[in-house]
Amino acid sequence: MAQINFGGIDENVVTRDEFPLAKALEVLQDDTIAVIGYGVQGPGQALNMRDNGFNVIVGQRQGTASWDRAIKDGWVEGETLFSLEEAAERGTIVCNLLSDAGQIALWPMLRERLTPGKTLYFSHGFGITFNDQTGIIPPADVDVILVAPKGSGTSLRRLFQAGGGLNSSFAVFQDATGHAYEKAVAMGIGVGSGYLFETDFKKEVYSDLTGERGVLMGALAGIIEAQYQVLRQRGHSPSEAFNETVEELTQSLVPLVGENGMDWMFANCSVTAQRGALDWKGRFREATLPVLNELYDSVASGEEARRTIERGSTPNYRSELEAELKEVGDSELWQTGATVRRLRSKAAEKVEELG
Ligand SMILES: NC(=O)C1=CN([C@@H]2O[C@H](COP(=O)(O)OP(=O)(O)OC[C@H]3O[C@@H](n4cnc5c(N)ncnc54)[C@H](O)[C@@H]3O)[C@@H](O)[C@H]2O)C=CC1
Ligand SMILES: CC(=O)[C@](C)(O)C(=O)O
Ligand SMILES: [Mg+2]
Ligand SMILES: [Mg+2]
Repeated sequence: MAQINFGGIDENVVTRDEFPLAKALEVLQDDTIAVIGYGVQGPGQALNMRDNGFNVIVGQRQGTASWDRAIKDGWVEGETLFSLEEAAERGTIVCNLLSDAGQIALWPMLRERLTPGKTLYFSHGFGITFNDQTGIIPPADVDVILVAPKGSGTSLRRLFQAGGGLNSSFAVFQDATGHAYEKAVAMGIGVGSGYLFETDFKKEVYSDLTGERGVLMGALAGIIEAQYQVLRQRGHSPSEAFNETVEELTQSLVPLVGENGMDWMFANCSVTAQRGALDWKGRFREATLPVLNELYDSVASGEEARRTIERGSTPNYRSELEAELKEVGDSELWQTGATVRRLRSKAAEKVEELG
């Protein structure tokens, strides 16, 4: 484990150099890794581990779209693809990659199959941290570990296929065998992480729920809607409002932030833009601070978990979500986006044609 200094503060980080794949394979050579649930993280992690040479099986409900996807991805019924129950039975490392709400209903089944010495693996601190609401209390004689890729399972897979890795956090909640730590790191390497930074279950879930409700998804979507609305109400066309709110953000400026930081993105914009953005940044920070504090409180009090469980446990939770997402997709803003993207791909084809 390396101590790496982040902005002046030392943190424990595991890199692929110090814990190579060969070592991860050795640590888990006698294990059967059962990936339970084939939603978004399930495929990303299972396929990466399979390609990395681990002994992986998948558990999924039959007759679902995810089951069909698993077949398409090359998992073979009765060999590497099983019912949830059978996969949990066969796995020595049981990866609980059901939806966080779905994990509650399946917990009694899973718990029964967690015989002494097995490892229970999560990609979120949710079930364990909010165990007063989830009832997920593992037996004392199993290891309980976490590897949480910091991004979509889709990106985890794409980056892996491109030869890279997505950063993940990892944690040990319970070390029954004395090997939980090395298993967590080995799993982190196996699923295709870039570097692995150490945390605990509670910190992982508090920061993750805040991040996705905040800047990463909720705040991003909300602030985009607000600026688009202002521009439209002040007489700007849909394409102008969209380009100045989303297209330039995703195609030009955020990639520059990712490449070399905020100051680098600023430095590649006009002095006019830099002056204005530096002046307004503080206003936006102050305006959103109370909302973000309210959000963190709502995470820490368990309210966000309560709502996630309540809304995610109804029989029609998926169709309800889809209806809400469709409303977003059908809005003028995102319909404009669809048209702008079509123009973008035409432009990309043209560039290709020009060779
Ligand atoms: N989506 C992502 O990329 C990320 C997810 N995570 C975490 O990974 C875990 C899995 O998340 P996702 O892959 O998004 O899950 P998901 O929401 O796609 O669901 C995974 C699977 O659970 C099954 N499922 C849901 N409810 C069920 C029930 N009641 N009974 C049986 N099966 C049920 C679904 O059919 C699906 O195959 C969660 O803990 C999540 O917080 C962590 C990082 C990113
Ligand atoms: C992709 C990810 O890391 C999220 C946003 O936290 C999630 O999907 O839960
Ligand atoms: Mg996350
Ligand atoms: Mg999350």
